Amino acid sequence: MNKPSQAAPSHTKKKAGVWRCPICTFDNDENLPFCEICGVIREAKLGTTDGVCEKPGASLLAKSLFSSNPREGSEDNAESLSIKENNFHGNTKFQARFDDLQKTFLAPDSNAHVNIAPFKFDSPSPDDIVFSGKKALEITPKDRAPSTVAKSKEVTEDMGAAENLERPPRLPSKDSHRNISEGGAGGSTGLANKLQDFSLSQTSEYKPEEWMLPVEEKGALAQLNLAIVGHVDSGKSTLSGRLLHQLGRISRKEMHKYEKESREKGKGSFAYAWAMDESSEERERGITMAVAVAYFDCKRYHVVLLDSPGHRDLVPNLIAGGAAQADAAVLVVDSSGGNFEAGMEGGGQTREHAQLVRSFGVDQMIVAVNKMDCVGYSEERFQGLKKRLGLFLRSCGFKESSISWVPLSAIDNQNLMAPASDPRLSRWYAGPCLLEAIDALQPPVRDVSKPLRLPVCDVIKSRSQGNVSASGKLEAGAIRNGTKVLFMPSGDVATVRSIERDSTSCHVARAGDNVAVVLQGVDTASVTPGGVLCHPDFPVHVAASLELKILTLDVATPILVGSEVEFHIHHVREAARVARIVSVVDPKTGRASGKAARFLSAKQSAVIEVVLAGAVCVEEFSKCRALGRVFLRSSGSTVAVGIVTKVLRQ
Ligand SMILES: Nc1nc2c(ncn2[C@@H]2O[C@H](COP(=O)(O)OP(=O)(O)OP(=O)(O)O)[C@@H](O)[C@H]2O)c(=O)[nH]1
Repeated sequence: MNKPSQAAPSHTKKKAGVWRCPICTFDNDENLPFCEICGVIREAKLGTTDGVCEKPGASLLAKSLFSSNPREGSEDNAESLSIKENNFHGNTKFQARFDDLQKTFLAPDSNAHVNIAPFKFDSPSPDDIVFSGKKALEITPKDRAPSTVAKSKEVTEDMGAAENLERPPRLPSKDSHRNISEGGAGGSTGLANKLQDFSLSQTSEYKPEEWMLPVEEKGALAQLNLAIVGHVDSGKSTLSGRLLHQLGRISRKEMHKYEKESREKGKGSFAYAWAMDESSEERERGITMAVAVAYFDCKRYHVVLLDSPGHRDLVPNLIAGGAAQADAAVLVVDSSGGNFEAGMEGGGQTREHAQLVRSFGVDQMIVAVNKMDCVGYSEERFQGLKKRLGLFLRSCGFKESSISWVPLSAIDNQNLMAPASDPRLSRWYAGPCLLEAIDALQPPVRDVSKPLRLPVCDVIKSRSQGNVSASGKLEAGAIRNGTKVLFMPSGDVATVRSIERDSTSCHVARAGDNVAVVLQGVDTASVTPGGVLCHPDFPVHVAASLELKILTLDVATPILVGSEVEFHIHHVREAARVARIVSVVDPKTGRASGKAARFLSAKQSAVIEVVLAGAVCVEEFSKCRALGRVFLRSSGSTVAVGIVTKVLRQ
C-alpha cells in the first residue's frame, strides 16, 4: 500500500520551488530537508493519497494538535502589563517552596492536600492547539443539540444525556470539594440557588474597573514564569544555581557554605544544585524532587524560575508545579556522550518534557545545550544534537523561530551571563548567551480585562486570627485590598485583607502574578486547595460532566468507552469515566467524523464526554485557558491532553 518516497517529488511538480509535506500537506521551501510545520523528513517513506498521508497518527499529532497557535495580542499590549507596585523586585527571599509552607503552617486537621495534584500552582492542561482544531469540528445534530438552542436549554438537554449515562464507580472519597454533588458543606439548596443566580449573572457583560487595568510605568519589568525542564541529571539545578549566583541572588558566603557541605558529603559536583535542592532527601539522592521557585531580574523581565524535577517518576510534580505554570521553558539537555541520546529515547524525559510543556500552551523554548565542557565544546556535537532535537521539537508544534539554541557549560560558567570566554566555544558560537536568550523571549499575554480567576493551590489557616491565606497564580482579572471575592465551589464571599506577591506585600495584583491572599470573613474550613477565587458576579462553573477535545498520547492500551481515568485540571485531580466518544477527528481533514466510536488508540484526536466522581471548578477553554486545560492519566502515565469544549452539567 505504501509507496516509499514518491510523495515529495510528485508534489514538487505541482508547485515550483516547493515540496508538499506528505503528512500535513504544507508546501515547504524546496531547500528545506524537513517540513516546517510538522517536522517530517522530506524523504519520509510514507504512503500518500493526493498528498495526504495514509497513516492517520502522525498527521493528527502534527496538525490537529501540536500546530502552533498565533500569539494573542501584540507586544505593545503585553508590554502594557507591567505592574505598578513593582517593589517586589527587591524582595529579599529569593527562593520559596510551597510545600515547606504547607508543612509549617497548615492546620493539623486540614485536608488541604487531599486529592490535589502533588504540586502547587496549576495542574496540567491540554494544548491551546487542541482548541484551534475545535473550530474545524462539525458535530452532527444527531450527536448534539443544535447550536442555535438557547444555552439554558442546551445545558438541560445535556444534563439529561449525562443522567442516562451509567455513573462511574466512585473511588474512595478524598476530595473536599466533592461535596457539591454530594450535598455536603455548601451542597444545599442554598448553593444550588446561588449557582443558578451565578449562571444568570454570567450572561451580563463584564467590564473591568479602572484600577484593575495595568498602568504602564517606565522601567517596570513584566513577570515571566520560566520553567527549567529536561532529562534527569542534565544539569537543571546546577544551571539555575549558577545563574542565581552570578546574578547575586546567592551570596558568596552562601555559596561557600554549599560548596563545603556538599564536599563533606562527597557530592562536591552538586554544590550549585544544592542551592535549589534544599531538602535532605534531594541532596542525599542527588535529584530534584519538588519544583523549586527562585526569582531574578534581567533587562526586560522579573523572572520566576521554576526548577523542575527530571526523574521519570516525578513527572506529575513537574506537570503540576512547573510546566503548567510556565510562560516559556528552558529545556536543558546533556550534550555528553550517550546522555543526550538517553533523553531522546522512547521513555526519555527530554522528549516527554518538551511534549508536556508544549501541550500546556508554552510555545517559546530555549534549548540550553549543557555540559559542552564534556565534549570539548565541539561544534559538530552541538549541530548534530540540534538537528535531531530540532526535528522532534517541530513535530511537537514548536516553531523554528520560537526556539533558541544556546551551547553552554553550567559548571565552567560558559555562555550563561556573558559570551563564552573559552576559545573552543567562542571560535564558532557568536549567538546570545543564556541571559540574553531569556531577555529575547516574547512577553506573555495576560487576561487582565477578564473577571477574576485565581485557582488556589495552597491554603494556610491561622486559627488564632481566624484568617485563611490562599495562594496561587492569578490567571485572570485583578484583586486589591478590600475587594470582595467569591470562593468556589463553596460559594462563600470573603474580603481580601492583604496580598503578598513574591513574598512582598502589595495592594494590587493582576493576572500573571503569583500571590498569597489573606481572606477575612469566611469560614476557613470552606477554603481548600483546588477551589477558585472569582469575581462575586462572575463565578466559575462547578461541574462533573464535561465535553472535552483530547489528543491521546503514546498509549499502549486503547481508551475505551467506560474506561476509568484520573482527570487533572488546574490543581485538582478527580476520578473520571469516559462516558462517550462523541466523534473522532479525521487526521486527513482535521474535521470531526460525526460518528461515535468505541475506543481511541495512540495519537488520535477526539471529542469525548467524561463524567467525574466529583464536581470541579471549570471553564470552557475558550473563556479561560488555565481553567479549561485538562489531562488524563492512567496507571501512572499521561494518556491524553485536552481542553474543555463544553460544560455539560453544573
Ligand atoms: N561536566 C559538567 N557537569 C555538569 C554540568 N552541569 C551539571 N553537571 C553535573 O551533572 C550532575 C547533575 O546535575 P544536576 O544539576 O543535579 O542535574 P538536574 O538536571 O538538576 O537533576 P534532576 O533535577 O535530578 O533531574 C551533577 O553532578 C553536576 O555537577 C556541566 O556543565 N558540566
